[in-house]
Amino acid sequence: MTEFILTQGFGYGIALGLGAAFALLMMATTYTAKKFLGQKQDSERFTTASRSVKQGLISSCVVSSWTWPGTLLTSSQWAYQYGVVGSYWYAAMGSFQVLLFTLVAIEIKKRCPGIHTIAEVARVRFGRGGHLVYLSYCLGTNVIVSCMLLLGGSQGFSFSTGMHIVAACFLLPMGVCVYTLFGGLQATFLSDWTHTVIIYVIILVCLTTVYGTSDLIGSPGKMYDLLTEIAKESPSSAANGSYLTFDNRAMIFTAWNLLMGGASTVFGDPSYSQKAIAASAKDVMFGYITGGLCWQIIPWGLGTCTGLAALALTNNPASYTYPNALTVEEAEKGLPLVYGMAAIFGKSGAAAAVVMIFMSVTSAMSAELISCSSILTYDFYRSYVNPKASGKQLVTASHIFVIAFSIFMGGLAVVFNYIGVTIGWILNFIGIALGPVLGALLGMLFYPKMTKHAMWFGPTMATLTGVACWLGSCHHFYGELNKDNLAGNYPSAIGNFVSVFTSPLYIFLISLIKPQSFDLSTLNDQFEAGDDAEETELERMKVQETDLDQLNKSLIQTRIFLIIHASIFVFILPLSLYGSGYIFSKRFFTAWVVITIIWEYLAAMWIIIWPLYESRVTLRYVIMKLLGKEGHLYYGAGEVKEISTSDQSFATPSVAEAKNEHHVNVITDSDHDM
Ligand SMILES: NC(N)=O
Repeated sequence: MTEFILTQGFGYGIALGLGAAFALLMMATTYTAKKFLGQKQDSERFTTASRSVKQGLISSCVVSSWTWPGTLLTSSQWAYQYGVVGSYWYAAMGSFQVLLFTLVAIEIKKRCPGIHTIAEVARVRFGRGGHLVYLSYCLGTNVIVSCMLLLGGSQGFSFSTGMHIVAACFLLPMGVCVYTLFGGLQATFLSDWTHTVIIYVIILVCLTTVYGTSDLIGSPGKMYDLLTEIAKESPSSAANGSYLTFDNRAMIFTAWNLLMGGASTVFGDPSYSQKAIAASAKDVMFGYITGGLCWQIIPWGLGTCTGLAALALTNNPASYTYPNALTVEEAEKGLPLVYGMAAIFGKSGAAAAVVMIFMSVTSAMSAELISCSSILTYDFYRSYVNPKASGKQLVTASHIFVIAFSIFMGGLAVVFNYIGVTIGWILNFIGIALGPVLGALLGMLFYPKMTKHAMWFGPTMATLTGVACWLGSCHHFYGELNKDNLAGNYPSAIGNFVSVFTSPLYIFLISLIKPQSFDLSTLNDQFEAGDDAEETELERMKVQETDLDQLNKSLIQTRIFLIIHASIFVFILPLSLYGSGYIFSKRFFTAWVVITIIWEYLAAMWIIIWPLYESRVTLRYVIMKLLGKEGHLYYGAGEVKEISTSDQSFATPSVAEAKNEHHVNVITDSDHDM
């Protein structure tokens, strides 16, 4: 019988106990917001969080929805297999994708802040046919990403605790489903923050212990010596066998596949545009950029401590597999994360790893649930079933879709588990099948000449071309088409490349036949609010003149930032280290570790503290109310102010007095921002 590092009871305890605890916490938060801030769960709030979310919370949501179980498991696995270069490439490629999305997020705020889902733009620009094509890509991405989350989460639980995989597939999304039902997008934002905080705290403890206080390693110098020693006994696949080098060709291909495959998981996944819709216009750029930078250090830092620790301690009795190294199968299951933490902290380390996996699967899953339910509500139900749906009916439909999607995904993840599909396989496949959505999205938002025929045929032809090249190149390189060969580096790289790059080409060529001349500045006029929307919610659906200048500046600043970021992290640093065949010296490795730790601390501080600071007035107000004390909130010159009734200058003013005499607005129900 297989031995597991943790007990089944622990697995069920976390999935059920922690799931229920979070569901209760989020329901209590939603209730508190309703009671003390007067927030009612209208259709706009459920789907868009009333378009008022500030930058700190946007950052933490970007981090949380991009932190999958695969992020944690694969970055550690790559660090274990390839050394320092593994977690670096994972982090650099993933962050580049999500940072690039900032351009789309700003364009959404500039052109169409009134949308509820990104697919609504396709309906307005290309009619029903184009809408259905785009919708298929969005839903396909939703389903495959959710499958990856549940596969990664259920396998992480099952391999570490022996928990039955079917139970894990259904129990993991259950708590998420409950709080998403009660709190909508706003509850997912708040839960994202708590989940992300827990993940950062665990990584910080781990990094500090591995490189500072552990008796087994305790310093970058000792880690360096252990990695050098182990490379002599079982060399890496790098040209020189070292784990302290970037000179690894296989890793470049793997990173390329991650970049191309992941393109659709950001650009096609409606949950990322959902955050842009929810963000206030002035906060969108900073929220996404800081989110991307804070995410980058998660796989980088985690791999650098857990993956390298599992490898360095191979010959130490503290290693769970001592005296053996992890088998290839164990490494591919992502176990270097759990075993690396177990080697450093004992069973509590393995337990912390499973808690992190739980946090990553549930927080990213909540974003998928709400975005899929929004797509089905607005792009299917309101568009084609009940165009006159009231706000109440929209909320009911959203609830039904949240429940249905959770059950469907649990079932699909079970099927994928049984046919033996892995996260890595799906990640390759998703880029080839759905990568063309990138061209479709960019064309729809930035290219006024794009036609409906281009939307019908451009992405679909790109998918077919990509799949044909993937299968053809697999046959060419391996002679036989099977599951393992199809996941090979070369066919995957070719399939991904063709899918992603032929899509804009087809779209451009088809549009040339009879170009549209769509006036993008009129796009926003086409979107309708639910009939239960409040005045401030309606106001936020419009493009504000004052925001336009800011958004145009943001676009330029983002382009400059992206060029600098990609130049440093995707090209100059890794490729010069690759090209030179440099093996890290002890000093260089020490500097590498110090930079990693500093970055991790800064990211954690930003994600933990900034959302609290931004919402300090509302939080203090709610706490005072909970304690039974008096408190009043006012808006003043764009800023929320807290004013006590004993403050004579504002003593119990009427709304009109407050507005006229003090130039402030008494806060109304929907004015309470997060
Ligand atoms: N979200 C990713 N690519 O780990």
